[in-house]
Order: sequence, then structure tokens, then C-alpha cells
Amino acid sequence: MRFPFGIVHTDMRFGVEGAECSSTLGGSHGFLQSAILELTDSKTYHWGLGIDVEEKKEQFGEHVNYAMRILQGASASRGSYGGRVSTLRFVHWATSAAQLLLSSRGRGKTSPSDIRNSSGPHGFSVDNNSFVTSRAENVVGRQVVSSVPYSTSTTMSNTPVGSDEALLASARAFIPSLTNAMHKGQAGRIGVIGGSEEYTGAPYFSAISALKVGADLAHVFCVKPAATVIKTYSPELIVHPLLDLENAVEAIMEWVPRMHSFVIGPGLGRDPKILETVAILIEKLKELEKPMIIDADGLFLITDRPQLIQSYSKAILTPNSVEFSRLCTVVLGGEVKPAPSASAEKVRELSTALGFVTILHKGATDVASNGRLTVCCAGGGSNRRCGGQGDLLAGALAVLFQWALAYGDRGGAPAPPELLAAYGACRLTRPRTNVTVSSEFFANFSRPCLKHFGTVSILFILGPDMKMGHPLYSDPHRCLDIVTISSRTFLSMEFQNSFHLARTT
Ligand SMILES: NC(=O)C1=CN([C@@H]2O[C@H](COP(=O)(O)OP(=O)(O)OC[C@H]3O[C@@H](n4cnc5c(N)ncnc54)[C@H](OP(=O)(O)O)[C@@H]3O)[C@@H](O)[C@H]2O)[C@@H](O)CC1
Ligand SMILES: Nc1ncnc2c1ncn2[C@@H]1O[C@H](COP(=O)(O)OP(=O)(O)OP(=O)(O)O)[C@@H](O)[C@H]1O
Repeated sequence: MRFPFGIVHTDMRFGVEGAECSSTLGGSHGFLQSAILELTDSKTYHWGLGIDVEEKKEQFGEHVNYAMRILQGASASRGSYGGRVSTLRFVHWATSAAQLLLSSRGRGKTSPSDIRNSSGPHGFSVDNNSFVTSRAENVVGRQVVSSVPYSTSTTMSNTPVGSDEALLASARAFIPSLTNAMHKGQAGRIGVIGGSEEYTGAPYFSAISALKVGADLAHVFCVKPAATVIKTYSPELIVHPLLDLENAVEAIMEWVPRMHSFVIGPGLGRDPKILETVAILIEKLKELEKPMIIDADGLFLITDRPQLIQSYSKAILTPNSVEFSRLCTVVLGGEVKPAPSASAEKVRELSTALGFVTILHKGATDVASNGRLTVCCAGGGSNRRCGGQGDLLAGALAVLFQWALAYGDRGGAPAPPELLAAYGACRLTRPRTNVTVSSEFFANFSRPCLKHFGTVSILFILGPDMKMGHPLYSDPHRCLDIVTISSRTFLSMEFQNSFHLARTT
């Protein structure tokens, strides 16, 4: 009997465009890090090998049985999703592999060391009957999280500004400790100006990302048709349907003084009347010296009217390659072709021409410059290029920027607050997308990304100290709580205690 699938050894990473597939079936007998691939109808997945099952049974014994059962489980579970089944099936492979292992093997207790100590850096041990967790998908996510790779980034500048670790250490330094002495709002009230009838996801991503990084309150200022929709995404957001009122500026300005920083542009759209309102708001925010991150359609406005932010030191522009290209054409003249990795020199030039306004060019390597220094962040990103990741970055940056400014330049840091914030936001966002692409694969990518924010934030905060033997690991159950932390529990006392512990040990 021939089955249209093969068993291959792979890396832990889910494949994009047929490159690799996650190891969903680990096991004893040296057959760790294996994956099951089916010959699907998708052109992308053409690894199906038509392997002879009987022959493989001899070679791999019960692993083939596992493979077949996982395949069956995955095929059964795809039904509820409809559409894109072949890609979603991969997700279910991971889940059903874990479920299978649980049902057939899991009896005892698990601990992080069981996972970590299995063969290979991404081991997924089923030895010692040690595989147990409450939810199979957490196992899959968690084992990936426990081994987030972070390759070395480069740091470029006209004057060298130090290493990744120095930048990261300085970025960590401005994260406020959570203590009982703080009151609601003190860790950050972030305003997002954006959201239109068409685009409701983008402002949501920015605002919720700000909360997950550690802000206390997130407000969204949007047009009326978007407001109810955004509210339904999350009760944690405060949503103001004010942007299309006749007296929009006055109405929004009532809220502005209490905000610590703003994200301007996600999902804003390009209605000239709305853009005019936002232009007036930017002028008013400048008068109040509010920090602002300008992204997406906010950059469309700035490309049209660069003088709006000229020489404003508390603005950070976060263009993707196309937005950067448009800005360069207008501000510097001449054509700059969009490229996944910007020329650090061009980013510096643009910043200088705008009066040393900080530019963070997102790409395969993120490049941030204030015209005097340029730092780059290259590691940890994913190869999924779906919408919304830039919105997540902008929300994170709004929080880090105001924390960095509040902490101030105390000397000794390798870069000024705006660049540390930019670097920190990239370091936070890039591994998060990486974790997500490993554990969630395709479909609705940016939203699952949020789920990992808590985890990645902890790794970010703890950095290299996140090792066995760290107090957070002393109690495996506590560790499990932390690494499987969900969006709802992110701000809970449990997490805050961990956070505090992280900052004081
Ligand atoms: N869920 C939501 O609500 C989300 C909403 N969002 C919101 O959508 C709004 C519009 O944002 P946007 O980025 O689509 O804007 P826009 O300036 O029209 O750029 C598209 C153009 O750029 C081009 N292009 C792209 N990359 C390129 C490259 N490397 N090299 C060359 N070309 C490249 C691309 O060309 P094409 O690939 O089509 O040939 C296309 O023409 C904004 O408000 C944003 O916040 C998003 O945040 C996502 C989640
Ligand atoms: N070619 C790439 N390779 C790896 N990572 C990338 C690449 N391009 C962008 N990124 C990362 O993806 C994140 C979002 O950047 P992106 O260019 O997708 O923003 P955007 O187009 O503004 O997003 P949005 O869809 O939210 O508007 C950034 O953290 C950036 O580091």
C-alpha cells in the first residue's frame, strides 16, 4: 500500500514555500525532529514522496503508525476551518502529534528540563513517559519558545555604538519596575490615531500590542464606523469614535494631555478630510511635546507634507520599504527603489534631511537612524510577510519610546533613548513573529503573534539570564504558567510578580 506522504528529518521551523516543515513528531530511538508531509493539492507542497509504508514500517517501526494517526487526526480537524486546508493541516499536524503523544504516552509530570534535555536543541522528548501538559498546542508552542534562536545583529553607525547586547541591556534598563506604588496609567497611556471603515485591524494591533508590552491603557481614536468593530475585538481597549466629527480636533484634544505617546496612522485611510484633521492634531501634539510614532497612512500624510514633523525630535517614522522609497523621493529627490534591507546610509540621509527625526526602516534588517547614529537589528525575524506586523511594532515602539524618554539619557548607554526604543521594539517584535511562524504557521498570523508577546517580553526582559537555575525556573509549574501566558493573563498579578522578579534578580 502506498501513501502519499513521506517522513523527513527537518529543522524545527515550519516551512514557507516548501522549504521546511516543523518537527511535529519527536521520539525516542534517535528519531527526533521528524516531520510528516503529505502530498497535498497545494503547489507549494510538493515533497510528497510516495513512500512505501510497509517498507518504512520496517525501518521506523511504530513511528509510521504515529505518522498515519497524526495524518488522520489532522485531516479530520481541517474540516471545521474550510478554505486553505492544506496549509492549516500543518498546524493540526503539530497539535494532533502532541495529542497523540499525550494520549499514548503521557502519564507523568513534565518539566522544562524534560523538554530541554531531549536530544538536540529543539528536542521533543517522549522518553520516560514525561510528556504532559494541559493543552497539546501549548506543548508545541512552548518547545519552540524555549529555544527561540536569536542570531547576531549588526550595529552600524558613523561612530560605532556597541554591540547588540549593550543595546539590549540599555533598552532593558528603562523598563519600569512594577511595584505596588504605581497607579493605573503610570506605566503608559497610549493613543492610537487610526482606523477607518476599511481597516479596523491595524489600530487594534497597535493598541493591543502596546498593552501587551506593558502600557496600562490604550485609547483608539477612530471614525465612527470603525469604533464598534474595534471595540468588539477587545474589551481592553478604550475606543473613541471622534475622528470624523465636525469638531474632531477639539473632541480628541480633550483626551490628548493625559496620553503619554501616540501611534499615528494604522488603518487611517486616505480621506483628505480625515488627513487634514490628523495634520492639525500633529501640530497640537507637537506643541504639547508628545512622543509620536508615525506609521502607515500617517506616513502618506508626512510624504505629502514633510514639514509637519520637520526637526521634531519626539517623532519616530516607521516606514516599510515602499513608504521609505516614497519619503526619499519627496524629501531627498531621486528614486530609491524599495528593498527588503535599506541602505543604512540612505536612512541616515533621510533622517538628517528631516532635521534629525528618527527613521526606523523595517525590513529583513531593521535600520534606525537619528541622523547621527544608526543601529540595525537583524536577528530573529520570520519570513512571513503578512499584514499587521508593522502595526504590532508601532504599538510596542510607542510604549518603549515613552519609557525611554521618561528614563532619559543617563549617560553610559550606547545610543540615545529614541534609538534604544527603536532597537528594543525590533528585538521584541522580530522573535515574536519567529515564534509565531513556528507555532502557528499560516493564517491569521498577526493575531496569534500577540499571544506570544508575553513570552517574548519575558525573554526580552530576562535575556541571557533566562536559564535553568534562574529563580523563574525553580518551580516548573510557575515556569509553565509563564511561558504559556495568554493575552488575558498578561497583566495579571501573577505576571506582574514575575515581571518584578525578573527586574530585581
Ligand atoms: N488588518 C488591517 O486592518 C490592516 C490594515 N493595514 C492598513 O492598510 C492601509 C494600507 O497599507 P499598505 O501598506 O497596504 O499601503 P500601500 O502604501 O498602499 O502599500 C501597498 C503598495 O505597496 C507595494 N509594495 C509593498 N511592498 C513592496 C515592496 N517590497 N516592493 C515594491 N512594492 C511594494 C504594493 O505593490 P503590489 O505588491 O501590489 O504590486 C502596493 O502597491 C494602511 O492604513 C495600513 O495601516 C495594514 O496595516 C495591514 C493590516
Ligand atoms: N524582508 C523581511 N525579512 C524579515 N523581516 C522583515 C522583512 N520585512 C519586514 N520585516 C519585519 O516585519 C515587521 C513589520 O514590517 P513590515 O515591513 O511588514 O511593516 P508594514 O508593511 O508597515 O506592516 P503592516 O502590514 O502592519 O502595515 C518588522 O518587525 C520587520 O522587522
